[in-house]
Amino acid sequence: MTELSAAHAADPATTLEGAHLTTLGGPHTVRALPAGQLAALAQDIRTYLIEKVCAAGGHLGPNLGVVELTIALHRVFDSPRDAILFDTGHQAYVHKILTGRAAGFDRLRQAGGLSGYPSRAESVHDWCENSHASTSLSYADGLAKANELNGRHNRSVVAVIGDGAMTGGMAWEALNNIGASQRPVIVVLNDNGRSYAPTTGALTRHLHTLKYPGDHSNITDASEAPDLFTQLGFTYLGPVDGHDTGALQHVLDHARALRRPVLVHAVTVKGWGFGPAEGDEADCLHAVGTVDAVTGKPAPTAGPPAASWTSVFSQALLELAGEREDLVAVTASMLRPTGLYPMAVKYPERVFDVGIAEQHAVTSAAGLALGGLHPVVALYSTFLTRAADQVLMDVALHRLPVTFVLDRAGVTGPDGASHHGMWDASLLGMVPGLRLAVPRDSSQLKSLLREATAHEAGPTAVRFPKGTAGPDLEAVRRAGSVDILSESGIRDVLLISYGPLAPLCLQAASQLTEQGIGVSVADPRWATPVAPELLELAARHRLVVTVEDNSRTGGLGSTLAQHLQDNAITTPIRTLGLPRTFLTHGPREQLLTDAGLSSAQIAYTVLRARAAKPLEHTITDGSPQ
Ligand SMILES: Cc1ncc(C[n+]2csc(CCOP(=O)(O)OP(=O)(O)O)c2C)c(N)n1
Ligand SMILES: CC(=O)[C@@H](O)[C@H](O)COP(=O)(O)O
Ligand SMILES: [Mg+2]
Repeated sequence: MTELSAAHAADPATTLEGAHLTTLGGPHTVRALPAGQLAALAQDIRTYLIEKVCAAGGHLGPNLGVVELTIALHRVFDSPRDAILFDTGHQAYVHKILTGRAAGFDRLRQAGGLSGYPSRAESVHDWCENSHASTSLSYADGLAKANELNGRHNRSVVAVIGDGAMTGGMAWEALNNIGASQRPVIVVLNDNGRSYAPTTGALTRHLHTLKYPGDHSNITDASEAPDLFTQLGFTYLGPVDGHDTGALQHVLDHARALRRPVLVHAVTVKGWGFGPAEGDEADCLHAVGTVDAVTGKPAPTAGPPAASWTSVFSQALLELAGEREDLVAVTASMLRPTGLYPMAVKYPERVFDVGIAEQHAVTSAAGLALGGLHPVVALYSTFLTRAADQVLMDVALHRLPVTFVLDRAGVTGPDGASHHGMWDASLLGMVPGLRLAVPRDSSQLKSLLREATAHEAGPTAVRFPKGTAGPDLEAVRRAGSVDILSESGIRDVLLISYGPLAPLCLQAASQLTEQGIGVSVADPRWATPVAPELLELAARHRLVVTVEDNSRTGGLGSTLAQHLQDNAITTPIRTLGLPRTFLTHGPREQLLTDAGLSSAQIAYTVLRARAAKPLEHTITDGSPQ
């Protein structure tokens, strides 16, 4: 341990000459450092990352893998004059430390704290905030064109993309354009051999054929054997040791000078420098909650951990797969996060991981259905929107029996704006022939998944949030497919709860009942198509209020409102849901409350609606009153 790191052991923020990572002035400080101090800087950053991310939670493995790479990038390129883009953005913590934001890591991904992704509100050094993978090369292509048109001829555009993100189709669309354009874009492929799990496929096999050219001094020569990238118009430089700052600088300097498309192939280790991450077979501690900074493990819980929605789905699917040989599953590089792992272990030939390629996943599932199988496509809700056309035209237009299982639907929390699953119900509500189920608890998830996979006349979808499913909520009776969770003899107010917000609606109902207002709570279970029994219930009440963990705009409530109108049901309706805005990062419960989705605010909406006087419909002829 250097004397510097010894100081670090005392105070993890202590670094060079007593300076603190928290007082690093910015990239110019990094560029001014003597080369001999870079190893110590890397070590200090690594120690700091382990301490802070284990305490706050976040993306530990990916960021430990890019410490030297990010230092080299900021020593060679002059950010923000040169643009350094991070694909997916989950590996930008070192970039944030080197651009003056180390102090923010105590509140990483917390309300009002540092975002877990690049954020233009935080820094001029941050360019793209979207945490959806495979976009950086397209941004880079556009930025390079803008530099050319604006006469900014000596600027560099650098995109850092992981080998996982490189399996996404957009990346190849961009490579095709950049290679043809011969504009000076530098693609840094951060090849750690993994997405969550080890990356597979032809690209991975190709990357493994590219061998180290001995020392790095001659690496600046384009590789002799024309390879995939050179044939696309790039100069390929690599592979280079992604933990050797000097070698990286040497190659990046050369890439910068070439002023043409270059692909630098950096080979790194995900979780480098932290044993529990390097050795984690599952995903190298890709994303952690609060964990021990020595073992990398979460604190032991008193009893068995509460069942997560994902684990309930995982078990239910495994049972269904045991009953039906035609059931297959598709994931876009998220086998474990979406709960498909147990099925992949038991029925490996029936689970397909297509890489970070949601568009391909959906249309490949359509092919599986054309072939007589019933595919379950398991995605995070936020990534479904990338495959909107495929859902609509490749699946629904053909009325194919594909079941979409959308985890992390609704407000997710710490991952912020591009991870909240708040548009899927608006999107799917428009898809002709698609049936959308919104389970309120574990028991409903199991039964609705069974119903969805039994439906062969067209596509189905089941959505549920991040986190643990609450206790099962018994219905007092069922009307058609609609569960009545509580019923008042006075047909005054009908609260319609879509999915996991049922407990909030029941609490609101009891608050209102104490005030002598008759409130019934209904759970449609199947949000679309709208059940006739739900329309009948609405017709028999004086006010309907819908509550959903999805955007209000085009959401389930507005779909119901349209059906009331179409059926000449004049019961007033209020729709509660998420606002038409990008929600920041923070705790799920807090963000729901901020959006007006709490029992008190639901009750308040009812009281206000009941007190509202009908507007006097005075038609004026426009003359001044
Ligand atoms: C479109 C999309 N699908 C899925 C994800 C979920 N996801 C986040 S990071 C990740 C793995 C990325 O692997 P890689 O690009 O190799 O980066 P690494 O974590 O290895 O540094 C995935 C699948 C995402 N962010 N975007
Ligand atoms: C960057 C990315 O898309 C994933 O790593 C995501 O952050 C994981 O989210 P969960 O932690 O909810 O699985
Ligand atoms: Mg990777």
